[in-house]
Amino acid sequence: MIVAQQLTKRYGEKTAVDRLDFTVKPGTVTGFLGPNGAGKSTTMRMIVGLDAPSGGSVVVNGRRYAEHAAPLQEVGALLEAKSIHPGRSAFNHLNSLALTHGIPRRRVDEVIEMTGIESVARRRAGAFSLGMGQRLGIAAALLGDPATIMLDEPVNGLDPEGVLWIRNLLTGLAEEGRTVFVSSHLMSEMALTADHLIVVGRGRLLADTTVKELIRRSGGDTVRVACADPARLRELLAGPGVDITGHAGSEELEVTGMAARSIGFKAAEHNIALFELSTKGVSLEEAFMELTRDEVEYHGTTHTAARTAEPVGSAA
Ligand SMILES: Nc1ncnc2c1ncn2[C@@H]1O[C@H](COP(=O)(O)OP(=O)(O)OP(=O)(O)O)[C@@H](O)[C@H]1O
Repeated sequence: MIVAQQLTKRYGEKTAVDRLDFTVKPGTVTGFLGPNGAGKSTTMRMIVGLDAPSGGSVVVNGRRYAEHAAPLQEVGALLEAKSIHPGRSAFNHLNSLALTHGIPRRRVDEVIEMTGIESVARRRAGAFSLGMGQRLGIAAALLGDPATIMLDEPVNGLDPEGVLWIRNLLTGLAEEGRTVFVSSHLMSEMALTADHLIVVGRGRLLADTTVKELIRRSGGDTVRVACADPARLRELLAGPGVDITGHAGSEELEVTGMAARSIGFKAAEHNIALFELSTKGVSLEEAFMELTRDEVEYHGTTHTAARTAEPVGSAA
């Protein structure tokens, strides 16, 4: 379990992490989302004591990382995949970590097998592809068989097979009752892997909720209905928690707070012919964009030509 209370990090004038309160619980995969520069890596670095908070605190299983007698066996982290001596083999890297942390040699073989790097384990890590480097970083994170696993962008550089492998690994670790905290910019992947989400923007907490709830709040449970008697159906569906919009003279209604199935039954019960009954699909990506729209620090444009260039087709 990871608990942050009023966690704050300032770099000079810049507040990278701004009074964050959140809890990452065991037994589920918690996604850590936010636009570039939102403060995710800084938060993760503070969790494992690589950065000191300017204010507030963060503890893992009740203690600050440095206060644990065997931190590697408490929290396994992948922060910077390539922070490995380039001349050292993957095996030697893991073995030296194991030796200095009292971890048995057989665990090194186990994590090499778990992460699928057997065939390259004796090669120097400097020659590893991005994906292999990620796998080695994950092997190191799992080495101490920790109850808490924290991975910063683990799918970065992985091929589709690797992405699927990570998804199964993370959900498997959570099913074993571990605390799994993972950042990613790949929303479609997060939607498949994470149950819970912590979303930050400009260092502040924007949401601490489930994937389902975040999508629902973005209108993901809106049902569009077109029927023969919208005024009557509106009366029939009205109730606590149900929100209905529609224009006078239109056959269409938009209903939130009631499942399409219940709406269909209600209409059938009162012999109202339906022409359309569809649930509006909102992806996690759309929900995330809506939530963080005002919090994006680095905006891009889609202009590709230099602004001073002559309009296409103009005479030279
Ligand atoms: N050592 C540092 N010195 C000064 N500013 C820093 C330092 N580390 C991070 N920052 C700033 O703090 C803010 C948060 O950065 P951080 O890397 O934690 O964001 P992030 O959410 O991980 O971003 P990304 O998704 O791009 O990895 C950024 O504005 C960044 O420029």
